[in-house]
Amino acid sequence: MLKKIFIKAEILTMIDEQLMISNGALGVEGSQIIYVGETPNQEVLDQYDEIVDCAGKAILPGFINTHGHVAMSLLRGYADDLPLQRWLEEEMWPLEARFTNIQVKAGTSLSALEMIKSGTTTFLDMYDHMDTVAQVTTQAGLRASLCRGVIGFGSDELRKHKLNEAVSFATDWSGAAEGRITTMLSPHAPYTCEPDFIRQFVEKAHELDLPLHTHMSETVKEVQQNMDNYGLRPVEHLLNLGFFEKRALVAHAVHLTDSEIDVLWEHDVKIAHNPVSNLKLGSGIARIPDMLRKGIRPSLATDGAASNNNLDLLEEIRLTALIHKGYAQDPEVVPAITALKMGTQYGSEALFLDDQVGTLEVGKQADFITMDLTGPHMQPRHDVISHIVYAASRSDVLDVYVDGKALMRNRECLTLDEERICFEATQAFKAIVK
Ligand SMILES: CSC[C@H]1O[C@@H](n2cnc3c(O)ncnc32)[C@H](O)[C@@H]1O
Ligand SMILES: [Zn+2]
Repeated sequence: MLKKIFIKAEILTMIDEQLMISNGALGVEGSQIIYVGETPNQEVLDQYDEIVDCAGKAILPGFINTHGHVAMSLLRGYADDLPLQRWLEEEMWPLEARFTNIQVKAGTSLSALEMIKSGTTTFLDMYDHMDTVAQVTTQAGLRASLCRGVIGFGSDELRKHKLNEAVSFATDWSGAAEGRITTMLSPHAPYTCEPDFIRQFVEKAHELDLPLHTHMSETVKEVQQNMDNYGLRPVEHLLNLGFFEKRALVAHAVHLTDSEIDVLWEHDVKIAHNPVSNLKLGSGIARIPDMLRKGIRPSLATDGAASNNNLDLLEEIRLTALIHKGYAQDPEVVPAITALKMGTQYGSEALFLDDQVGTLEVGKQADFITMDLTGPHMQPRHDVISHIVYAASRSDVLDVYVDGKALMRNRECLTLDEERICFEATQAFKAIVK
């Protein structure tokens, strides 16, 4: 028999495409939501095994972080204040070349802990040593879309080996961790993978019915380089390679023309907007208001903690609600509710998981968080969505559930050993830096 939990709180639900907060309750059976609504009578309540009283808390869908490199938390603060290409070529790639499973396990565990503590229930990771990332994800209890990111430099033989590794990983781990792990295929970027190589990823993705993921149009320099090398801007380049024919998610999409936005819309390409990372690397500000006007539903992401420097999705939600208003000199362009949807519902669409998570609805997986509404910064409580977006911080996240299983209760992480993970992260970093 599956355990039935009933949670009473202020609850954030979808009503006619609108996120609404109301006083209510969430019923969970096993890993699924079986009830959303008003508190039922005692007879119904008696059928539940556990009643959790969350008075003074809001329940909302867990945050969904749609692009990152979780093991890079090990390099947090290591090389700040550099532009993308110098940061990658002179600082990140030389150090990442020293990463073994030890560093990836330590960095991924550190990030899993940080994500749980800040309310993220699903994340995407593009990296190397992905078996280790998948093992840590399983242990942490998180949901993830995982892909072996491939940089196509080196010999034909090396490229072939990396593509095979990416495919094996994607097929071996798809549906693992009781369905919490899904996979994608991911050439790193058009500037690190030649067209023929990208085409091989596209063919494999179509053959295996897997989504594709890549970095695209992050900097002006990269767009110019693409024009110099191939005579095309990145969107048309990837379009010609068949990248957008089926399911595709691109990270960044900062530098787009009007017609490129049209192409992405026409092909239903999903976008991972990384506002903090784009600001920190001086890459620019993506045209989110124009995308929203067109009907694109961009999701939110942190990128790796080395270019952010944290994995706090609530910060991305808040910044998204603020920066585009300032840049457009128009406070109506990204309302609070839209920013919150970008961090939850649109995130589930970007990872092709919207039939499972992203909103609190009967039949979906029970991935949800609770947030404390009792602090002074959350009063008076007349607009909870406004408070969550503009006033709350990650330490207001109290409980985190994935598949109906508690990963954190009252800020205590139940699946990971916080002290050990912080200690091991420092040790693993010291082992690769002289
Ligand atoms: C091949 S694994 C992923 C690869 O991506 C690098 N990376 C981290 N942040 C960014 C970014 O903003 N743009 C492009 N590439 C990035 C990371 O260092 C790994 O090598
Ligand atoms: Zn990235």
